[in-house]
Amino acid sequence: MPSRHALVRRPGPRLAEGLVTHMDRRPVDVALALRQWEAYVQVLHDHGWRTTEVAPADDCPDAVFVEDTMVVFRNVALLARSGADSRRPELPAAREAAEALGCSLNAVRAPGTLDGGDVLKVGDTLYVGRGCRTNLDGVRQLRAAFEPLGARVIAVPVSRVLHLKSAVTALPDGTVIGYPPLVEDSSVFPHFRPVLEESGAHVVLLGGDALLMAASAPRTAQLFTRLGYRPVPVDISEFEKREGCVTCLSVRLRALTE
Ligand SMILES: NC(=O)NCCC[C@H](N)C(=O)O
Repeated sequence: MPSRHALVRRPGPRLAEGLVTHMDRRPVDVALALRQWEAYVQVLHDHGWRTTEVAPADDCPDAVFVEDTMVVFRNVALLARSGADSRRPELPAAREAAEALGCSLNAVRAPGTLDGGDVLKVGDTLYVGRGCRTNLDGVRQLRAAFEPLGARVIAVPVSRVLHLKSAVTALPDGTVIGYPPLVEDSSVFPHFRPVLEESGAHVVLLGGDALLMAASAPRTAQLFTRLGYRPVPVDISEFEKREGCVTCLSVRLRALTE
């Protein structure tokens, strides 16, 4: 049975200084962000997930976006090496947390760069965004780490958004969902369904038919309800202002032996 264990990292006091690339900088309410993060973690718990908190990295404004620190396939964690220098000090504590959970570790090395948010898993297929945070050598190292374990790695160009998973994620049946203006080439995905809102493209599979998604995508939530899913909306407005989405606030470990 798949495990339901997630790594999370609470937002730090410098969240407002977090990077923005494809949007204007708007003020962030750090106290509200903490409450939103707690509500997000509560939703995971309510759906049977255990969580481990990665030690805070309060000097790193973007540390809450813990998904970017690694890619986990089966029980192997590939520690990322962000294309953004300011995010690299987030790594050591994330590494310790993955190790403490019994993951086998590997790491992207220079000159490779890779952010976890660029890797979308659909079954044994890993789509990897080749964009501003993940370079060709990062893609090569992802392939070298996981193809021997049975993964198939497919590189996808990303230029309109920060990460591949800012543009697309996948429903439980493997259908890739995306907001068309932000998807460069939907033909790489065997099954693609357009959604109506940018943040509607981001789902965390909670198990069964439950989909954690941003409260900012109500029309897409209605679409998913019509498809037989159960959307669980969370308000992550303060993280969205720093280009975060529901996926990047956790690393889901579905193949741990517990
Ligand atoms: N996986 C993700 O979508 N991560 C969001 C990271 C946002 C952060 N402000 C950054 O630019 O790195």
